[in-house]
Amino acid sequence: MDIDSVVIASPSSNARVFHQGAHVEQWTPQGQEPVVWVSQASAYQVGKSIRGGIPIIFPWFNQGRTLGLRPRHGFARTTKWEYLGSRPLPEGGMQATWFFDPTSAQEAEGADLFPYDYALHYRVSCDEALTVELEITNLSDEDFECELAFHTYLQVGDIERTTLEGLDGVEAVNPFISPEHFTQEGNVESLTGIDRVFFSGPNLTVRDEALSRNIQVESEGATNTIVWNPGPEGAAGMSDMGDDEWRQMLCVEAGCIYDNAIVVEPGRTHTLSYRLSTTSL
Ligand SMILES: O=P(O)(O)OC[C@H]1O[C@@H](O)[C@H](O)[C@@H](O)[C@@H]1O
Repeated sequence: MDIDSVVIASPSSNARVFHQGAHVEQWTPQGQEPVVWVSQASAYQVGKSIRGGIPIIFPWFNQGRTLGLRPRHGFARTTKWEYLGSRPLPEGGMQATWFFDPTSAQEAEGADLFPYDYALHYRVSCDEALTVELEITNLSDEDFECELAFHTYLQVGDIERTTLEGLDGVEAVNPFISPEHFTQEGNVESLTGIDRVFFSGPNLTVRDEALSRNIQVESEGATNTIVWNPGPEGAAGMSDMGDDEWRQMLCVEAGCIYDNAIVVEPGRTHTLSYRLSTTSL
């Protein structure tokens, strides 16, 4: 393993976080299967994103709004962040923090495409829930526009026995199939091979029949939910995912992407937060 990590341990759950990308790699509540999934085939290499966990997507999503931007999903997830330390929380649990600014990204491919002064602060808190919070502060003297997301990989027992509850009536688009927007009707029941963007941040439940649990996803500061599973064909095309692993994962991402990119004014901060917790079925 070429990259370093820390473990955040509390009595009710623990997480492992790599300094490259400030990347939460797994999160496991005591006595449960992991909730945050990571591929057995993931590379842990300098400059390559871990396949799983919670990649931080910034300052553009996928290839960006203008398309063709590299690296895919921005440079924050493959660049080392500064670890500022861990502390116990007054109400119980543990919290660790990281920092990232243009100095961190000096050598990064694509950093020249985002020529602003900014600071990112990231907090990861573990107790009976996992909470991650990202603050983006504009230190330039002009507005900037950026996309951002938590590209969270969730572990499920069987994707074909998993449903998403809480997106009924939300506007959606399948951007790689058609530009037409539509309204989601009812629960999302067919998740194999899905790549769908919803126009509302995630506040939903992943109902997992095989593991007999619900995962609650709550977010603030997001205007999109992105739901992705590569299916068998997508997984076969990825060197860092096993051929059958698509069955055990589902990305439920919170972000502000494409036309929902945020504009941050000078001196202002935008905060994106995401919380995971579980209940038994
Ligand atoms: O392989 P990457 O760069 O981590 O991206 C994985 C997926 O990320 C998702 O967020 C996108 O919607 C998919 O289109 C993309 O394939």
